[in-house]
Amino acid sequence: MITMQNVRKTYGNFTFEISMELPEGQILGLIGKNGAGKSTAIKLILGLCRADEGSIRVFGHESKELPETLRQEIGVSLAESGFSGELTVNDVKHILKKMYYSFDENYFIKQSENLKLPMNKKIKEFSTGMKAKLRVLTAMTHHAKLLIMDEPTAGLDVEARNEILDMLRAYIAEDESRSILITSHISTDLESLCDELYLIHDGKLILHEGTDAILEQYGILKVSEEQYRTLDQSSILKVQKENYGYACFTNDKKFYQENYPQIAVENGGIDELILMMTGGYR
Ligand SMILES: Nc1ncnc2c1ncn2[C@@H]1O[C@H](COP(=O)(O)OP(=O)(O)OP(=O)(O)O)[C@@H](O)[C@H]1O
Repeated sequence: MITMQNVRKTYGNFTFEISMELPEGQILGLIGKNGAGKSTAIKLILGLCRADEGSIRVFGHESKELPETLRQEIGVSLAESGFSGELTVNDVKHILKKMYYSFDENYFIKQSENLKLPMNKKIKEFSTGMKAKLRVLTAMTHHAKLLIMDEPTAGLDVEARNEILDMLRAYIAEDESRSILITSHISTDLESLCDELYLIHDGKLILHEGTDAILEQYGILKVSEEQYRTLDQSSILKVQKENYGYACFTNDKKFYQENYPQIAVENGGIDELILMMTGGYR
């Protein structure tokens, strides 16, 4: 669905340099701290900015030269975009009908009802959660093969986040050839949704891993100075000095649980992954 090969984009002293791939039928999460380059990746894929080097292909075509018929197969929800606050959901429905050949009016109306989005109220009178739901809905109602979602759940409470995540899950379940690229700051959203995660730091890819593998195999060893000196470090990715000794981030916690039963091993979630991989030293 999407291939980025040796892509480079420079803004002043920030350089984005990444290769990544989103295969058909997958949900891929882009994670990283503020300013890591997540939105830059999305803008490059959508052809909203131009790469200095490398190739970006969407549905097998250079992203800048994507034919209109294939553009119609993409649904986008960008954080800073949206419809004018003066419009109503009913107005948005008419706009989408003109924009997309495959706009599904019945689905739009039904989902608006499910999401409790009033058809005739101006968007400027919507809550943050209602606006976010509308943004996600407008990306989905032409049954695109590829959804690109930049922070769709940012600023929402748990209930609204779950509604959006459920919509995305249902969307994929309806047609297994569909794919989603999503960025989020909220790790629990990504843990429960994504097949694969790409961790970006300062414009560079520092980890690409399956979500299940992260949850099952990654962990943090808490070791004293003495334990650290004799520890087999072949599966340690990052080490951080702590007041008790060292926190060691591993991608093979089972190895350490079996061979060092005296060492405390904690599960490594995605938050720990981001913190350790972008903050620890080694
Ligand atoms: N149009 C632009 N002109 C100059 N610099 C830019 C531009 N767009 C992005 N940048 C820079 O690129 C870097 C990455 O920004 P980007 O928005 O991709 O990060 P992000 O990971 O999406 O961050 P956040 O989570 O805060 O949205 C930042 O240093 C930003 O200042």
